[in-house]
Amino acid sequence: MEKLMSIRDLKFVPESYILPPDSRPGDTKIPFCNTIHVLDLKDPTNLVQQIIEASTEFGFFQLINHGVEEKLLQDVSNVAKEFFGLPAEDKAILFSDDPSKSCRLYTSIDYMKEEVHYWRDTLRHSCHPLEEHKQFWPEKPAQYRDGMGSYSVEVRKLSLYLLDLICEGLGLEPGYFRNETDQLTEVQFLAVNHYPPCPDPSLTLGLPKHGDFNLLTLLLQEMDGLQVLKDGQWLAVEPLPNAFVVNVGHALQIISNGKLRSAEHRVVTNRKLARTTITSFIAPSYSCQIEPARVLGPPLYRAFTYRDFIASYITDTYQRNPPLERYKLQL
Ligand SMILES: O=C(O)CCC(=O)C(=O)O
Ligand SMILES: [Fe+2]
Repeated sequence: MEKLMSIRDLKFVPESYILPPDSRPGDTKIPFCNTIHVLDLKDPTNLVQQIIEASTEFGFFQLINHGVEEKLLQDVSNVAKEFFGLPAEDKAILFSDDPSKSCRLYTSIDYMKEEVHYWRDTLRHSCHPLEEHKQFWPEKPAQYRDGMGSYSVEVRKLSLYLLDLICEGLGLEPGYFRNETDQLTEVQFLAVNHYPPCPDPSLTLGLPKHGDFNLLTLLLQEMDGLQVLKDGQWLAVEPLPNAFVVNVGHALQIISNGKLRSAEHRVVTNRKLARTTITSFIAPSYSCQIEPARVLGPPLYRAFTYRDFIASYITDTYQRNPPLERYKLQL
């Protein structure tokens, strides 16, 4: 608990947060990338094609006019910031080292096991179905449960709509991602991330280079810090007012038989300002079988259960192995 960044207010970078030289972001300023597609959900012209193009090329796109009310976005951003501003004793109630908890506050990624720590705290909780999980969410700030509850429902609806468009664009049978029996989208969780100001952003990261292991991720950000890796170059994702940053996860890369890209990304820290983001992850249930859609040609990956994938993802990440490599088939 005493390791939470949001209660420490560090004026220097402790040794255990300094990355090895080859993973440090350094001092080079990375400009905003103006080629990451900004898609307007109200403009149906070539929308499906554009989503597929963006997801193939970058694995990332931004979404505007998505139908989630601006007021709700502002309310949840505020409540997220208020949560991290609460006194330590309020946060202590939710702090836990046990990753199986439905709702928990923790710092970095796996503080006890990792060699270097990351400059972030996260409140992570399951969301779907809402009534099963909401009772475990923070009681403070008072608006947290209702605000995040409405937000998670809206973001889930939007994510499933995007998956329908992706389904159409890939030429899969309608409802491929909604088929209740194969549980591809059964799980949703939110991560509320807080990256406090860091005295030397050149030495640290808020999150290291990683790909998301789920199906589809929607991120709400008000401030810069997110960078995407493309062709060996880091590209900075510009915060656009009230937009969502959408990215393809590993499970969707596999289902699309490698057509859509689960791009690696990272978070850099800021010297002066704290950054708070809200990420919604749509994911399969643990028992769900993940495999390339049959209509997408000879499979490039073998089938596996999502539970096995999460276990191997964690091992591979610690050993710095690309997590999809072991599932590739030799053609
Ligand atoms: O906070 C961000 O900008 C990105 C968070 C992220 O990549 C994640 O939670 O997987
Ligand atoms: Fe991520």
